[in-house]
Amino acid sequence: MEQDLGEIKVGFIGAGKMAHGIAQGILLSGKVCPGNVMVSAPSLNNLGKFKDCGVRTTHCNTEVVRVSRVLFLAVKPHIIPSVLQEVSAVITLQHIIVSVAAGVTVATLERLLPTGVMVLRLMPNLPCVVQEGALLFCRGSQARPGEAGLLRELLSSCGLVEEGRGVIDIHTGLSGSGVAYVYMLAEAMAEGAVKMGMPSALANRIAAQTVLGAGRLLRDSGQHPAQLRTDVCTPGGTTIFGLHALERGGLRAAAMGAVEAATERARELGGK
Ligand SMILES: NC(=O)C1=CN([C@@H]2O[C@H](COP(=O)(O)OP(=O)(O)OC[C@H]3O[C@@H](n4cnc5c(N)ncnc54)[C@H](O)[C@@H]3O)[C@@H](O)[C@H]2O)C=CC1
Ligand SMILES: O=C(O)[C@@H]1CCC=N1
Repeated sequence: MEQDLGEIKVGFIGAGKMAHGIAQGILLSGKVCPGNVMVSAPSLNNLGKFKDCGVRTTHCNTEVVRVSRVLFLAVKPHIIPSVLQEVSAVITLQHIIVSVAAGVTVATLERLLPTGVMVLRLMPNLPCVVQEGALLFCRGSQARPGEAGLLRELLSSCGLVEEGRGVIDIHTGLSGSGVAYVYMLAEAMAEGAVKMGMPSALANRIAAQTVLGAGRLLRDSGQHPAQLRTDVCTPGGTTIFGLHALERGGLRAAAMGAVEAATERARELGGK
């Protein structure tokens, strides 16, 4: 059910790539105006791009907490404890804390925050910035379905938003990090085209469109990837020769291993 976000105030501690991606998505939804968003970071470096979209900026983390109802923690995982130590005194039971830090568990966040504070853990990915993210969140012990609904509403223009229990580190390995695997594949395919004589800029444009088109068809058709792959293969044609080369190179095992390794790293970051 759609919630009225009214004059809800949204804050970000950390002004990096992920804060920017989520803030862009929230602003593009039109449900929150830029003047109701505030971002903090220690240096001016990253704040400029927020100022450019009318978002309020500060160097003071406690100021962001004071003016926000929903507070995104968008600093690197190892900074979370010191940031929470710094701002805990001004966090109230009205705040909704949303951490995007890889690996950092809800239990850790609840331990570092005052008792009873509502916490959600969110794992977004970089394509939020073009409203095509894949986001998954889970709720802490104090966050109710209402807070989950509010978060969904805020993120409604960031892309696909799912709620899941016990799978957020796996989602990190699959999708938070997975975006980079796709970029590596796109880069390697373009390099193959350059090797075969295509100009680099053209190869990169075509690789990007190939990834985009394949992804959209996969999502929008609802078909299994194996079915779509089969649809591209003419018997004795070009694709099966290309796929055979990928099989010889161990693409599937490498991709499965990448999701496994990144998931394990997320668990390790969370002390699990
Ligand atoms: N980059 C990505 O694709 C994704 C990142 N994440 C998570 O998002 C979080 C942020 O990552 P990025 O945006 O990539 O990092 P980033 O390095 O681009 O941004 C970090 C920001 O934190 C600020 N910062 C550092 N110390 C601070 C402090 N004491 N108080 C306030 N701000 C401080 C920095 O100035 C910078 O603006 C990480 O925890 C990461 O695990 C999650 C999903 C995807
Ligand atoms: O590499 C990382 O740790 C972060 C989390 C997922 C994507 N980037």
